[in-house]
Amino acid sequence: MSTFQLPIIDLSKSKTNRDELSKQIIEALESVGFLYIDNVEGIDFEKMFQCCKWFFNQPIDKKRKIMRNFWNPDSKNIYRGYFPVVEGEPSRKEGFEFGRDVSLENKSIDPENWFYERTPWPEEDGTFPFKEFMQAQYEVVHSAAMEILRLTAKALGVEETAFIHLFKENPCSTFRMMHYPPWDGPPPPNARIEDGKILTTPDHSDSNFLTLLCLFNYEGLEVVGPDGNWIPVAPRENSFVMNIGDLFSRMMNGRFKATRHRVLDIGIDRYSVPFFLEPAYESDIGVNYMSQYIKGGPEHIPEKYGHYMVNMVKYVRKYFEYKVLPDFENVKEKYYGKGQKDI
Ligand SMILES: O=C(O)CCC(=O)C(=O)O
Ligand SMILES: [Fe+2]
Repeated sequence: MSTFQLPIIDLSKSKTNRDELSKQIIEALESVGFLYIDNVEGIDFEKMFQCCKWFFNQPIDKKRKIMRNFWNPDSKNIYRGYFPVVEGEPSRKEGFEFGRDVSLENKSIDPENWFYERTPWPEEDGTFPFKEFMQAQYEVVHSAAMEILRLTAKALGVEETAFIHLFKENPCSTFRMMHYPPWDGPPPPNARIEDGKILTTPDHSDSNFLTLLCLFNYEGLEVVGPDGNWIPVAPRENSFVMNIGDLFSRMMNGRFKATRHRVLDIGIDRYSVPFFLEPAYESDIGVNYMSQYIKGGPEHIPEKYGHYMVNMVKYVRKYFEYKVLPDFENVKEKYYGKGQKDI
């Protein structure tokens, strides 16, 4: 088995060692595409772990109330909320997903655009502030991501705000709490096995812009290393694992790597919490940041993030969580007009 140490970025040095830190970040994004982010101010991994335990230990009736409409027709939520373990799916996990609630007064957002659906939160009895704490952590991780993107832009010699404007107004980012339960007994014959290892999340790259993943103390994550072999990612105390997704890689003309990764069954309950950074629905993601470096490089073909997602969900459908979303035709027609060509 290869041993490979992911690069480590100490975010507490962002004020004092800005130049050095920004160089370290782009070196990591150009090579392995995965790195550790230490010392995110305001993050409380221990409490987040308690939140995972609290949520996933709730009785199924409570979870059913906030389950997506696909699994519970009594629910109104189709995008945010709880999704159950689906036996026989290659991806074996239950999860709770939430976003930042947009203001109901915000007239620029159509109430029917379910990218901006308000999160249905689990009932609380007042003894454990689940919603309040997780919403606050969302803002902490969002701010850390913005700082990382300012540093990234700095190292490229472009305006520090080059990337962050995509997330300024109403980002669609998702915070996803996940629980991978072990099988009761040996895994069934249809479990996904690769290289003799049982998987709970198959080989994939993320589709979004950038991911900050909280691994707690769990092993199981493997990434494709620079030599093309799978390498295990050791959990690191008080640290996030960061990687970039297809979208950022595409906007950088492949200069930054959207590295493939997978999750192995570790035989015990496993929890993880990725924060998927996503632009606003209206943000133009057709910009190619490398155009300025490459002569005759890629043209700027404006494309809204929402449209990219619509196509990703409709045609790529990587994950069962997305496969169950209703047909996007209506959304597309509504936002882009009739006869819009798929990109
Ligand atoms: O649970 C993990 O360690 C990684 C999960 C993951 O890759 C994903 O949800 O995209
Ligand atoms: Fe992933």
